[in-house]
Amino acid sequence: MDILKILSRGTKPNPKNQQPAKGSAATTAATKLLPSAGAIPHPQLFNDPVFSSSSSSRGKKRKRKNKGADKDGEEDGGQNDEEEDLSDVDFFAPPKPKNETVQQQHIEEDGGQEKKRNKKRKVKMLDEDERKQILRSHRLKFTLLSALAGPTVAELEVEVEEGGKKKEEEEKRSRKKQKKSSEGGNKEEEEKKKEKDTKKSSSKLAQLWPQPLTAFGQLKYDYGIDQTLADNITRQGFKVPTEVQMGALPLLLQPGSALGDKEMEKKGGVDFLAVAPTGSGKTITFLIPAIEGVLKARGEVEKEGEEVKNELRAIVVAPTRELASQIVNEGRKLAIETGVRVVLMKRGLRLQAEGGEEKAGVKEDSDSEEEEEGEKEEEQQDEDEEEEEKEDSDEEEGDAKRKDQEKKPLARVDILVTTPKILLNFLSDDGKLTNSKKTLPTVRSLILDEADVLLDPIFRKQTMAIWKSCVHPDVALTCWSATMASNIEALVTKHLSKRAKHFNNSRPLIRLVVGLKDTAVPNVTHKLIYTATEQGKLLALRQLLHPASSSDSGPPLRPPFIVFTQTIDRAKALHKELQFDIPLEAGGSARIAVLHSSLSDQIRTKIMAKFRSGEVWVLITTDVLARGVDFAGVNGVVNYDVPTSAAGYVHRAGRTGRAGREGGVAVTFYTKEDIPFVKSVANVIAASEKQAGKLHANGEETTTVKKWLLDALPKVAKEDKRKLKVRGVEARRAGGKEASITTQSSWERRRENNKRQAIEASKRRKRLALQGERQQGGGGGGGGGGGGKKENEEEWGGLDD
Ligand SMILES: Nc1ncnc2c1ncn2[C@@H]1O[C@H](COP(=O)(O)OP(=O)(O)OP(=O)(O)O)[C@@H](O)[C@H]1O
Repeated sequence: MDILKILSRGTKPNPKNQQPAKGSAATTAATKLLPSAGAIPHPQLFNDPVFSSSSSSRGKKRKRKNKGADKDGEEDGGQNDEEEDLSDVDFFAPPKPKNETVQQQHIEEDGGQEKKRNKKRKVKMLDEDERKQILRSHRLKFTLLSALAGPTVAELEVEVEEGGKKKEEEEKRSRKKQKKSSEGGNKEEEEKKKEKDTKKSSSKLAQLWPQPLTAFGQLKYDYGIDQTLADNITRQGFKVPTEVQMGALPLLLQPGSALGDKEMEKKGGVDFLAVAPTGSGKTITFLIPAIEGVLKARGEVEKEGEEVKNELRAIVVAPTRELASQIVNEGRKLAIETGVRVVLMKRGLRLQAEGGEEKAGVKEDSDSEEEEEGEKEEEQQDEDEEEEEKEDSDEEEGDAKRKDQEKKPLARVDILVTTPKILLNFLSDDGKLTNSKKTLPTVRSLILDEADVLLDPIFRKQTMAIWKSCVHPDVALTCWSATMASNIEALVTKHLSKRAKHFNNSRPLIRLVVGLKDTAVPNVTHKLIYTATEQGKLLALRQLLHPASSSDSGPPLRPPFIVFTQTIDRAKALHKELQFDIPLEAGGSARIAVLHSSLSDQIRTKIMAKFRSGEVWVLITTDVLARGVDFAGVNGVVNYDVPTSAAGYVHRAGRTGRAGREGGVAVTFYTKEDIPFVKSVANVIAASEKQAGKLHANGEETTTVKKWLLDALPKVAKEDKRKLKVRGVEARRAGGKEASITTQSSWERRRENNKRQAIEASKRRKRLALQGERQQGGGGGGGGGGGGKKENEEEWGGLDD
């Protein structure tokens, strides 16, 4: 069904913009390009031609290993290297002939027999020049933020930040000193000190060139991951790893091998920050090492001849329920038949914890209960889920209820996925941060998805409390997002250094940035539309819904798409306004839905399912769906209200163009109220288009934000940025002049409201009269006074509605 054609029906066709007939070559070509076409895309965003720095600077051609690698796959130490021109070589075609040989050889060795755990092979390190070329071509930049010892980056940043002022003062002082000491002894000493300091700083913030993953097959053959896990990855149908997967997987699975540094393995891995575009597959990038970590630990237990049990080893924290459930789904797909349990945190779920009232006795309970309960626990969990759905508020539980809870069996969990608050409720009994009693001693990996928002003041205390509850000295932290402000990086490094001091056990903190930091995904078309007023926005959105009447240029926005508003009230109002805009023959109001945080979990889940299945075409929502949620076939997003930060724009726009899909459109409306704030968004669009322009160097370069517009828009003051992030555009908040969304005049609205209230009052009167009749056995209609009282109550009730 061509949705666009149905939506355009009934509008006067504009010959210029008329859509091509269904099935015509143009339609097919246009729809083929859209994310909703369902084609499996090539997920890599960057693949620049890069030449070896050594070959260009030293006039040498890049050296490449001899294709005839020996049978054991051992390095030949570069002895048989041959020189060749690599200008047209695709380094990333998966897998390279050399690897193919190795893979084939392994398949033969296996004799087609499935092994539970692949034999760990020595990872074949590419030479540095080759690694650099691959990483540069895919725009992967690794930085060592804090080394095994010495100052943390937070300290270094202070040095750098303060450097400007301090440097001046120091220079003044040293000049004075120089004047005073004619011998110059001091000068020499100071210069030496300066040189030492600079060396120290630059060495701590060194760029790294770890081994990249060029094909998923390497996970099995080079990194020896579990056979079933490897099969589950293959089953997903992914052909090539995305950039973040190329960069992060080797480092998280075998940091020592990836970095060619055995010390790293001894230190128990790395702490890791990944900043990679939206839709670039970060979820499986953190789930694969988490699942592999569980399986590896089980392998060790088996070796010791002990019984293998589920043990909470990894926690994934995500800011919204929708995202958390999505991560659980992804995790379960990867964990099929591995025995690893990926579980969504629910109220009433009892985890392995220490401290509080449960103390260490929990573990003893767990052993015996687990044996007895076996599969029953799974059913219990399902019941808990149902119970939780019935409850409609997050209020404190009573003492009796809590005691009941403690009698419950421990949940069998290996990887827990949670929102911050619900886990904190478990850890502290009452959700209060000051009362965080329990700890989670078995956890070895804390994964923060959308880390910048989890460490933002909104969630910071909750996230920190969770981190604090992970008391094992080897807990590794990994942070993931498409955006990461430098203050968040500084916060992470500061707390890691505190923990390192506390546990006397520090690991290196490595940051990976894919592409240009804090920009929107390069394969999305951006449109910034000035609508002047709120009324203008409604008109513009209707034009997008019925594009045949649009005179707009550029690719049309075809459903399914998401519309973002600033507040829940505005989302509801917009939904009400638009619900009859889709013709009945196309499904009518069922095609438009609204989703926000004040709806129950059940309703939210239903709406998500309908949008995913294509039943709903237009989903109106707030920022609750701005981050992480993956709707592969979404053709576009509309920022009905301007996002409240640059990062907000990056994430909202990133709901389309997932996994390299082309044809996604991000439309942003702005009115005169937004002009003071829109520059941040315009800057992101300009930077993203610049990045995309470089990407398609020989294609058409179209820019949404012209230079004159960027120059004309006022710069947003720091304080205004902060306010906007917290409160949004003030005029659009509840009660604000511009808060309502409607095309009706105030007279029409009043009339409609009165009419609605009269109908409701009449219904209530009938209901009460019926009840009265039943109670009095049909006798007596009630006196005037009684009726009056009832009417008063009804009136009050009506207002309350
Ligand atoms: N190598 C791959 N090839 C093709 N598709 C992939 C690959 N890896 C992941 N995907 C798919 O890409 C989509 C986006 O992945 P994911 O949700 O993990 O992105 P993300 O980077 O977490 O995005 P966001 O920043 O918005 O949270 C998913 O549908 C996932 O199945």
